[in-house]
Amino acid sequence: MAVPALEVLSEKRCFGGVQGFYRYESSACGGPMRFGVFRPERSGRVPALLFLAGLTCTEETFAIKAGAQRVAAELGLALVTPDTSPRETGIEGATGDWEFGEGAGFWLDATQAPYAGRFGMESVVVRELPMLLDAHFGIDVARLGISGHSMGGHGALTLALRHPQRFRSLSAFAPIVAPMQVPWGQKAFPRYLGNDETAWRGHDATALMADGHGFDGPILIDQGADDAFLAEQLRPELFQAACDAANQPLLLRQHAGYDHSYWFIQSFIEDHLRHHARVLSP
Ligand SMILES: N[C@@H](CCC(=O)N[C@@H](CS)C(=O)NCC(=O)O)C(=O)O
Repeated sequence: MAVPALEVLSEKRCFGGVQGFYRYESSACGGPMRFGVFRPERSGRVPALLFLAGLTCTEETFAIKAGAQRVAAELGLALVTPDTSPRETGIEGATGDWEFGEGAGFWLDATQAPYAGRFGMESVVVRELPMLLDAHFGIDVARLGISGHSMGGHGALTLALRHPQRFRSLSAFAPIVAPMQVPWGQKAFPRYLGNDETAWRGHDATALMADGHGFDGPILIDQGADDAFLAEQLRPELFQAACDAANQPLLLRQHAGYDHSYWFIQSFIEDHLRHHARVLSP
């Protein structure tokens, strides 16, 4: 498959490297998709951490709010931030609800009309972005890690468990770990995947772990104990139990006083960058 052409939206010098935003024609999403890349100043190919953002976020949110570039520059780690869905799809029902549709692509390839063919975020992350990173950014796509926040934490966990050969390191902030069991997933999955719950299991980190899809390496999860979504939507204890049963190494840290925001992410991002760098550039 041909590598898509790249349109540069902006590029700015940052900690000796470049923070850029880009657009390309996505075949998985049947239209334009945007993403950000922080490329540290290093000679030769560099490893990259893909960071998947949460509901209502864009390719800019992590780049602007997480404060990750200084340490990524020090570690020689690129940062890649895809948008959370295609935009201006014109699909009825895909706008106007912050929990579903545009801004809420749930990091899967929709199989149901009218979303199939437009909401192909899994293919964006595992197929299209690696091609672009390899061809246009000097990134070593044999050394990719993945992380994310909330809906993006769900994406990081499920995509790493579904594609263990693609991602070598894994972490998450306040992830949705069991979408089949919580309102956010129960709203999105029937619309994107249909009513057959067996199709949902392949996109639920807790179910994947229970079904034998482990990760070859330790998983790091940070969770704010004062996160307003913790008890109803996130429920990390469900994933912890599945990991314990599967003998999957998981470090789940609960932090008193922290909520769901990027103030929380900003406080612990350095630990995640070092967790990934230990595997990606030892
Ligand atoms: N819009 C929602 C909140 C959505 C939300 O908290 N989104 C999280 C991801 S699930 C986020 O990171 N928002 C962007 C930000 O905090 O800058 C509300 O009003 O309750």
